[in-house]
Amino acid sequence: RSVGVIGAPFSGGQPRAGVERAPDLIRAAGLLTRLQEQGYAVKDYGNLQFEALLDGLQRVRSVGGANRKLSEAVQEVKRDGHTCVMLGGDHSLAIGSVHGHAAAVGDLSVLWVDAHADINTPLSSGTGNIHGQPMAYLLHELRDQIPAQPSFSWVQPCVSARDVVYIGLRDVDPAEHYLLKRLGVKVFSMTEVDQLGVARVMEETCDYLSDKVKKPIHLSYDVDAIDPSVTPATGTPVAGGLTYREGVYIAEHIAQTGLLSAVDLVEVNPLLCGEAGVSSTVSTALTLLLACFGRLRQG
Ligand SMILES: N[C@](CCCC[B-](O)(O)O)(CCN1CCCCC1)C(=O)O
Ligand SMILES: [Mn+2]
Ligand SMILES: [Mn+2]
Repeated sequence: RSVGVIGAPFSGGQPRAGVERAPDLIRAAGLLTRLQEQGYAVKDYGNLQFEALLDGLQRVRSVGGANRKLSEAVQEVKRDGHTCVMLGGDHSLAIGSVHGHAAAVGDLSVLWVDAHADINTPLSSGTGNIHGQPMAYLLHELRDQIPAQPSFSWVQPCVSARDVVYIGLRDVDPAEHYLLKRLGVKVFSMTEVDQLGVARVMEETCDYLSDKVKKPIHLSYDVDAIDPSVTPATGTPVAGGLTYREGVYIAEHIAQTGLLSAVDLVEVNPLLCGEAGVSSTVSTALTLLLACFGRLRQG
């Protein structure tokens, strides 16, 4: 039972500065010590050093370069035998995190917990922000929808649509909805969370993911999946999110599968609200991560 922590202080997938500060804030909240107290050997691989962000049309080059570095770092953590924790940074970092994880372990399942589907292609995105596109780069089924871009030639799609489950969706763009339907991706939007309850959602998620062969799980947790009343310090807040308890339950349930192989915790931005909101967001992020590694509310 060992964990490797990578800090990825990168904001280039979206326009709001501040998200690059989150790795050190989450460490300062006690992540490493608390994981050790939970019985894990913990190795901190430190923060990746990224080049200065390029602007405008060159931005894609920054995102490609950052994710290439991240992919190599995640591969190293997995080769060293740890469960990988990637502290973002914005969600474009899932490109490198999932790519590197798959390069190390082969076929994997992806559980994407998020208010958003993050499956816009470069051509369907209304904003051009790459934090809304990572899933499109990762899916085999969308490889012909991704035009060649500078610093992205290293990215090979590595996930099959049937191995993806979404939980928490409540702000999905029309093009994204079309792609999710066409690819038949398993989605538990907030409607399903309301209808079924989080326990049934997790039961169905785990049945669905282990229906064929049990694969290592990559959990990509966007803090904006949680309701903004709990986690306001984030770039694209959307009302009607997961409660603190639902968010923790999801992590507790994934922990008990014993299949968690890598987790991303992204989109915490401390510059977007006051001190109380930052503190609530960071402590919730910490609690979600500790729940991923076996912390139970029952003690
Ligand atoms: N789908 C959006 C939001 C992406 C959020 C990224 B995440 O999940 O990592 O935080 C655009 C959202 N949409 C834009 C038009 C107005 C309504 C919201 C996009 O920019 O692609
Ligand atoms: Mn989101
Ligand atoms: Mn996201």
